[in-house]
Amino acid sequence: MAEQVDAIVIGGGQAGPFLAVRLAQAGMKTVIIERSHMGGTCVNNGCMPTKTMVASARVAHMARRASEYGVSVGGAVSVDMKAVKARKDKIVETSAKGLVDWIEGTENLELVWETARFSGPREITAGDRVFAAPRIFINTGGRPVVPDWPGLAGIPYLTNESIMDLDVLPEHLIIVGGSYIGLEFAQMFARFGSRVTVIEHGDRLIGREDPDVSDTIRQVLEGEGIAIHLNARDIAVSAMEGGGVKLNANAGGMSMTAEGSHLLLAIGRVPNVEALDLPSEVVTNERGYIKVDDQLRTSAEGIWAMGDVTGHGAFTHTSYNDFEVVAGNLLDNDPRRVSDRIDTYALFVDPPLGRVGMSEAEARKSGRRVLAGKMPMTRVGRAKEKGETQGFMKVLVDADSEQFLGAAFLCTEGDEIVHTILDAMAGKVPYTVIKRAMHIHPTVSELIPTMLQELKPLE
Ligand SMILES: Cc1cc2nc3c(=O)[nH]c(=O)nc-3n(C[C@H](O)[C@H](O)[C@H](O)COP(=O)(O)OP(=O)(O)OC[C@H]3O[C@@H](n4cnc5c(N)ncnc54)[C@H](O)[C@@H]3O)c2cc1C
Ligand SMILES: NC(=O)c1ccc[n+]([C@@H]2O[C@H](COP(=O)([O-])OP(=O)(O)OC[C@H]3O[C@@H](n4cnc5c(N)ncnc54)[C@H](O)[C@@H]3O)[C@@H](O)[C@H]2O)c1
Repeated sequence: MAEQVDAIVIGGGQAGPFLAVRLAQAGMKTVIIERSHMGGTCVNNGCMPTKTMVASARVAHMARRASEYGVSVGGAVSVDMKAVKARKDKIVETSAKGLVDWIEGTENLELVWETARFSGPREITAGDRVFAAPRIFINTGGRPVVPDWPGLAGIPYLTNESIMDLDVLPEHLIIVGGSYIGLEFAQMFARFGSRVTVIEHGDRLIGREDPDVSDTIRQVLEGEGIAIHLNARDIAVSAMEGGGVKLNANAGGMSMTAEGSHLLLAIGRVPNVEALDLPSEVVTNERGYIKVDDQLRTSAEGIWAMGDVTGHGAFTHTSYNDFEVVAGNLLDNDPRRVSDRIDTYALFVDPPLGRVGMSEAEARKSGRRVLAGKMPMTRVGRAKEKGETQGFMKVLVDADSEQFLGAAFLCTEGDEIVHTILDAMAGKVPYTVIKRAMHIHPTVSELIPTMLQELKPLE
């Protein structure tokens, strides 16, 4: 006999736990089912551990640059990977435990550690328990793509999950994929002291961004000694005698070989849907993502999906916003929509890239009359004072409505500064208001009004 409850949440990612607590607090008997680690990718092998390790890597980098600032650190800088991992593990474990404690301390809410699957249209089996509910919420996230390259099955390789267990410094880390995951790990491990090679299929790094962004990031990474191969095809891998991995490919029409101690796959992600045994009423697209409407309802009555498994967003803040959209509609009489949100994200290389709204390519394609402003960091006093003049700031404005269309801040503190434009866009504040605002001296943001005074039509 199925245990009858009011709501079932499948997956403890960045939407499920928060929704489960809200549903339980609203008086609904709720079950949340998680198969491995509470907090999902973000907490356990995504944002939080990577940004913790990025912080360690930046300290090593700045220590090596110490003499540029007139500071002596005495001797060569070295990195203790066991200590880096221990620091990361502590932060991750505290966060995951905090979530578990919060859930377990919430009345009306039960946490079940199992893999969940549909055993009926409104029925979920989790181990030896069966639950039935009129409302089911799927928050099962995604996992790394593992390709079928010749030789891969026979060799050890790393993903963003298994690299979290590494407590030694790779002598030479080969990374396939030059986008968000690949580039953050590339710079991090180069700064830890590894030799790093990035192999990317596209004709530039992080191909969703404008070419000036890709090119500047490439210059930064190459400047730190990272080897980059673009236009890679026909990858094949094999184990080397005595350990390590040999990778052969065609890169830009030339055959190439890289011999590394470790291989990291960072070529994209796929949704976790197979284990769910989804009922036929829940429609997925050709890539397996669960189709949802603007309020995150699936095609089946009483079943919602949130986070990466929907294919909308693929960031922690989009998954959390999905929770807010569902909670708003179900519990708060607030008709929030996914389409209300403005696209925004950051790439946490150093200097970081903060992005909001349209890229320059998208703005051109939109057919609007566009005004653009761009400022190299070599013109920004605060960047000079900090010794961090790599990168630029770029804004795009609709010439007719005077509304911001988008921005890219590839600069020191770019991941924070971008919120100036994001919040102006959220408030529908015309650029002319920000142009006249007095900003604090000396900050990077103080140059935003100056940049807005120098806008030119996009040619
Ligand atoms: C290396 C890396 C770095 C990242 N850095 C950032 C960043 O800096 N900023 C950012 O915004 N985003 C970042 N992301 C993306 C971010 O981690 C994800 O977008 C976010 O975690 C999505 O959360 P989610 O709620 O969809 O699901 P997930 O966090 O993926 O969680 C899904 C959960 O469901 C569980 N589950 C799956 N199937 C079942 C089942 N059948 N039964 C029970 N449980 C199940 C899983 O065990 C998992 O715990 C990063 C991702 C990676 C890989
Ligand atoms: N800072 C952040 O917010 C952050 C950080 C990491 C990850 N993420 C999330 O994780 C998602 C996945 O990131 P990702 O970098 O794995 O995927 P991605 O889809 O962004 O990029 C994959 C890259 O691998 C390349 N590629 C694909 N097949 C290849 C092949 N056979 N050989 C060589 N290159 C190949 C692609 O051209 C692309 O550049 C992102 O979309 C993002 O949402 C976010």
